[in-house]
Amino acid sequence: MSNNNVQIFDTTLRDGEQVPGCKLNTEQKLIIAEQLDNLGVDIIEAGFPVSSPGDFKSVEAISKIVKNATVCGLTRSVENDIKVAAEALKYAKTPRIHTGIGTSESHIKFKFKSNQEDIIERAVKAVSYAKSFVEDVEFYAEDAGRTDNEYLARVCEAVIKAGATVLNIPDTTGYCLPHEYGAKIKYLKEHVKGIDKAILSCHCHNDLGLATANSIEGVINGARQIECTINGIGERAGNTALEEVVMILKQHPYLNLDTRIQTEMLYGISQLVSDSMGIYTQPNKAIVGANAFAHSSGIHQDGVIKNRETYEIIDPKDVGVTESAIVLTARSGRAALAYRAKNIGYELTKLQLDEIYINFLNFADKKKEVNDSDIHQIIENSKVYHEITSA
Ligand SMILES: CC(=O)SCCNC(=O)CCNC(=O)[C@H](O)C(C)(C)COP(=O)(O)OP(=O)(O)OC[C@H]1O[C@@H](n2cnc3c(N)ncnc32)[C@H](O)[C@@H]1OP(=O)(O)O
Ligand SMILES: CC(C)C(=O)C(=O)O
Repeated sequence: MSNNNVQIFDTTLRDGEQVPGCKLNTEQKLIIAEQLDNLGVDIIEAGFPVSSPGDFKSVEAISKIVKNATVCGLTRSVENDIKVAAEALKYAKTPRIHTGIGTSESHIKFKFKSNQEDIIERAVKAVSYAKSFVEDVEFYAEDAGRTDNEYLARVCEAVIKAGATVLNIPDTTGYCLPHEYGAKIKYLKEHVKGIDKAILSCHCHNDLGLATANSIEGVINGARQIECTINGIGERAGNTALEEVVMILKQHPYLNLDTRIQTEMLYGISQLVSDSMGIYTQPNKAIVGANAFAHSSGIHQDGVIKNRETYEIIDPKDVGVTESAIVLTARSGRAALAYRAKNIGYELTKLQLDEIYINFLNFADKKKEVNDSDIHQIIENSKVYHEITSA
């Protein structure tokens, strides 16, 4: 793996599956896992095996069918969780156990009623135990976003010594600002002994809408794995959206960071996840939303018709969207009307267009969105169209 490669760790089937209302059965999870593997994700977090017999079965079944990606199971720093995860992952070609514990003051005090030294001891014990089953052990310091950097560095150092191959630095509560999260990663790179033996990973939540920005700051500052989900789904306000971080790295080549993702599959897999989970994707969602490549105001439409790049920074085909849409509304101008009319076979002269445009605006004010059959009717009902065409 080159030093410029950012590993994509997909947690749609674990953190994404924690979404209230999510309805995914094992069959559907298998279809999604297969598509994630084809998409080129490096790691698929398939579930939390100890949590239920159904989740165990799903992780085991996914382990059997995934061909390329590492398959990962989540655990607490609890022996039985780790043992059960190892069992569920036993058919995976490359298994990973993801274990960890909360490290922030609030987690240590309120969740564990414990102290910092005891937490380090539990973390080390968990990593060592996981290591007795698999080579690849990822450690998460839950709520690292609100954990003091000096203590976090001590935790990281201890778990690297115990054999952790990946250090996950989650902003569990989505609290950090991008410069703070980036500085945290930089601090760990500079202060943790043995850090070169492990990969730093970003796992950012979206409570303040900053998950994507924080993950990007993380990789700019030295992390080389991003944990993310399709459509950004996940606990509460969700996780970093896979399609967003992948396209940011692709569209900003000067960052010199790349992924193995087949970006033309992004739209299809977004639809698959949304349909299978029964979780609707907002139309204005970056990259995969229904309006991400739709233009509905006249000035934009005129620009896009002249040259797509005036209002699009991504070629829709690069993410699997066939073409941009020119949506006709009362905010559209003549360029858009002429373009859509031409698409259905009407070459309008300037005079015809000016006349038909007036009728179009009156119609659009009432109906809001004007479709092909409306355009056809507006044109056919226009006196000037027939006069000029027959002249
Ligand atoms: C930030 C995240 O997304 S973490 C992943 C969240 N996902 C999930 O929680 C889904 C899977 N979880 C489950 O199925 C269940 O919560 C289980 C099986 C893990 C545990 O169930 P229960 O034994 O009934 O415990 P419950 O959920 O009520 O409480 C969690 C317990 O785990 C402890 N715990 C929480 N995190 C950790 C950890 N990383 N390491 C060790 N112990 C932990 C808590 O302190 C609490 O223990 P306590 O009862 O001694 O206070
Ligand atoms: C379990 C960890 C990785 C997590 O989901 C979080 O901290 O948000």
